[in-house]
Amino acid sequence: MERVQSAPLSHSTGATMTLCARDEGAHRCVVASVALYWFSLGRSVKVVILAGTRPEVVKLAPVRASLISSGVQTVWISTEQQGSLNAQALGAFDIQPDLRLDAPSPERTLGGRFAQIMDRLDQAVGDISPDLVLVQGDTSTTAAGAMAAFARRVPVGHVEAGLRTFDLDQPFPEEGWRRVVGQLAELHFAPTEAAVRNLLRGGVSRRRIHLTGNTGIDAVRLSGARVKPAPLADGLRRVLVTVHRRENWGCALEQVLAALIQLRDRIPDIEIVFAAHANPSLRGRVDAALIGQDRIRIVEPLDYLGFLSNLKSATLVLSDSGGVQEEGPVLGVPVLVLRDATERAEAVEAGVAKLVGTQTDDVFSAAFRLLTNEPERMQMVRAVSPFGDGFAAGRIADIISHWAPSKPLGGAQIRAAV
Ligand SMILES: CC(=O)N[C@H]1[C@@H](OP(=O)(O)OP(=O)(O)OC[C@H]2O[C@@H](n3ccc(=O)[nH]c3=O)[C@H](O)[C@@H]2O)O[C@H](CO)[C@@H](O)[C@@H]1O
Repeated sequence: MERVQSAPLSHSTGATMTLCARDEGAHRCVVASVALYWFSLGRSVKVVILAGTRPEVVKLAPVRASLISSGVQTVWISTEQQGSLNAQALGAFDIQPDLRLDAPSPERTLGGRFAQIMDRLDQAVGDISPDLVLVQGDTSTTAAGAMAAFARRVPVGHVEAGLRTFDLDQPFPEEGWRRVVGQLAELHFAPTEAAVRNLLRGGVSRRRIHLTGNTGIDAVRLSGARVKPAPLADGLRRVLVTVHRRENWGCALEQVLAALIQLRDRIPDIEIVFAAHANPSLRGRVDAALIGQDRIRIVEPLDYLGFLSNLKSATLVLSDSGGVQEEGPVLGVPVLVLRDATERAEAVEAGVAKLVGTQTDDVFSAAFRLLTNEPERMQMVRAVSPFGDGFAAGRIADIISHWAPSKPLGGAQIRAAV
């Protein structure tokens, strides 16, 4: 009998299996299909869930819950890419990461921070030896995680796959990061038909793409009854605002802030609530322009439920956030998108969001129209959910729990010689 190879299948069980091939005259025995056998024994898949920013936590929390319900072993790794916002979101979903990596240094460049995250993830993925690394969206954590897993020959699952503007500058660096992950992932969980088409257009094989819906809608659905509309100040209508995208950090932010002041001046029954981002490059400019302004309130980054409460009671939301473009429609709040391009065109096509850019006049006139013409605003007040039905996480967990990897389990090098 020729001994071919013995290899550890998983660090989680420490089990080993020997593959053998016999070639003794008429007797030939081949023992193969290791993965199939292993799964038939009921071994569960071990999945690393990777998150480091607020939106990743919001969108992966429902996936984690569904995976655990499906009997999948999960290991949550936090890269701490966004220290305080990440912690706030983890608290909202009562998640304690299984592993917290050292935060990337704030004084490093984008590339330097990326390299730090990737280096730490390389180590972690090597130590944990998962069957799958699950990443979400398009942050530095997402792309560094996918690259670290790929380099370790561990399959990657991409939640919210296929979003594209087809403009590498919008948003920067996210459009680049998600394209990279689109090339490396084995499982692509696309939120919408448009995302499926984008992946196909990018050369991804149809059999690797799964249309699931966006898990951010699951997070809203699961928060359901706990989200009460936040009370309005003195009966004033609320205009909620968030701005944080890198391409809006400079002049664009100043333009938007000027539009907010004009709106406040021209419309006496509104209060503008600016939900600040933790990023210090933004905060100084926002404070300088808005502190002390009547009927304009800057609030610290809100916890997830607090933010949804404010959104639910808003008459209008102005935002450059990806998540807010998804949450506004499902809560029936019109969204003015403070960007020149969006990868979430579904809401614009459904007539519940408008792309207005960041020029003062454009932002002012779009918001002014909706705030002074109620029939026009009401046309945008339809609680529709072009991004999913709120049951995406269950679909993703179902696919993963029945998935047979095409690559070796746990990154182990197993070759069946016959
Ligand atoms: C334009 C873009 O590229 N956006 C990407 C960015 O997220 P995105 O632009 O959505 O990031 P944000 O920081 O705006 O996070 C949005 C989330 O934070 C919540 N919130 C917001 C304000 C607040 O004070 N408190 C609070 O909890 C919102 O309810 C929402 O769930 O990374 C996400 C995760 O990979 C991707 O899905 C998005 O595509």
